[in-house]
Amino acid sequence: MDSIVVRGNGPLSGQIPIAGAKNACLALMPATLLSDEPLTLTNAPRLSDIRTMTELLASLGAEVTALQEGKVLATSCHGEINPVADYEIVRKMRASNLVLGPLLARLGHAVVSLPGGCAIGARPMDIHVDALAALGAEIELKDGYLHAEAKGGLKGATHEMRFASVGATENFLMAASLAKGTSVLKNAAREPEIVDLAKCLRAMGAQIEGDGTSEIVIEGKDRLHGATHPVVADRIELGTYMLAPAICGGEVECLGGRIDLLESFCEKLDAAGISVEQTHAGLKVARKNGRIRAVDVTTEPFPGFPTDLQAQMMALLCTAEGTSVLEEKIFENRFMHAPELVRMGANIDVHGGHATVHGVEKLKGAPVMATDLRASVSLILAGLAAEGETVVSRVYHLDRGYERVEEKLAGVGAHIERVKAS
Ligand SMILES: CC(=O)N[C@H]1[C@@H](OP(=O)(O)OP(=O)(O)OC[C@H]2O[C@@H](n3ccc(=O)[nH]c3=O)[C@H](O)[C@@H]2O)O[C@H](CO)[C@@H](O)[C@@H]1O
Ligand SMILES: C=C(OP(=O)(O)O)C(=O)O
Repeated sequence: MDSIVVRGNGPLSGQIPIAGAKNACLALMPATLLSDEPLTLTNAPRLSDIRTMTELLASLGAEVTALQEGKVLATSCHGEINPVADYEIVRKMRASNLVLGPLLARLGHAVVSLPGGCAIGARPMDIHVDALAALGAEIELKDGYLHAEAKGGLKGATHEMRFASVGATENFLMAASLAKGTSVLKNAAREPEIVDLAKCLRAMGAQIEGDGTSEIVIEGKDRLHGATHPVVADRIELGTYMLAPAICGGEVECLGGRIDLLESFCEKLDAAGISVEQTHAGLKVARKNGRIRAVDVTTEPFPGFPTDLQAQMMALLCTAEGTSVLEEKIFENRFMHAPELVRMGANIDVHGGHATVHGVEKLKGAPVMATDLRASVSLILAGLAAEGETVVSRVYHLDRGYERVEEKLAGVGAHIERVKAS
């Protein structure tokens, strides 16, 4: 298994290109199941999660071309479709559940393995099931698989979700796009990745209004056609790289970055003493002299502070002046990076959904272990702020969501390298 070696850094300077969003692309790719014409996604990121979705779609009968220079991913589903998403692939990645809605809409039936829990929480599927049941699907769990059937096809309906689940909103949007009649989703998730999916579905001929708000109206169509769609910038990769100059000092411009993707995060950076400026090319982030100021952070659905940036923000706050409280409200087990940061000299107490971070002057390099995707990158960021060498092992988690992380950070002057497993 590869590891990443980071040495404590001085100021960074330069530009970092931001890739297309993993979480948008993972929802956009299953949309290919809704049409027999090709769907071309430009600006698709090169990540192991995208390869897993490619494998899953191929197992269902879609053709997915390899990523090309220029980052194009073309998918097509014109032949026979296999309705069964097998456990062996689904277990590798939670987002595999995003084929449930499209398969059901296109075929009237689907058998999709339950993804199971993951390190950050139990992550059940009840909200997805309720949303698709509202469109007329009968869904039961047998042998670890969700067996879904819509006799006579899906029918438009009004449904209110008990929580604004991102994945359930995406499954509902795709399913309702091919249902008969009008559907209204209340308490819908508002994340930029939902807006991106709705944009792509509209380009495929779907009629959708209200995406980006908590009420989405979808007029079902008999068929959707092919389209070409550029994947939105990855706001989590963006926020992660914005934290690099915040931690090390200096000035870095994140190319393709937009403040509207990360407003609540930018407000917290401002409160911590980091300046963020929207430029023509992206977001320029600079840290002035002096220590970071402590800030409290609560994770919430968009437009709140993203849970996917909580670990990275904790890495910043470890060396802040004063005490910060981070509250995690989305996932029940998302502080696994805290004990690893403590190994580097951080002072953190975790109680249930709260982590209290007492800022220390300096972190010290140590061997640490990545437990999940965002935890991995938080340890790399902490390593940039530490004296000496930090070795982050188990970086396969990192490769799920960050392409060329060591190249991108080294490009702005970070002391970082990947050590390949022998
Ligand atoms: C591929 C992808 O886009 N992943 C993102 C997506 O995950 P995902 O779509 O899985 O996240 P959800 O919004 O569905 O989950 C949020 C919360 O709702 C709970 N829940 C969800 C569905 C359900 O049927 N029942 C239920 O109880 C989950 O356990 C979790 O506690 O949004 C999360 C929240 O912003 C992000 O952290 C993930 O990076
Ligand atoms: C939790 C994440 O992803 P997933 O939903 O695919 O597990 C993430 O991207 O931080």
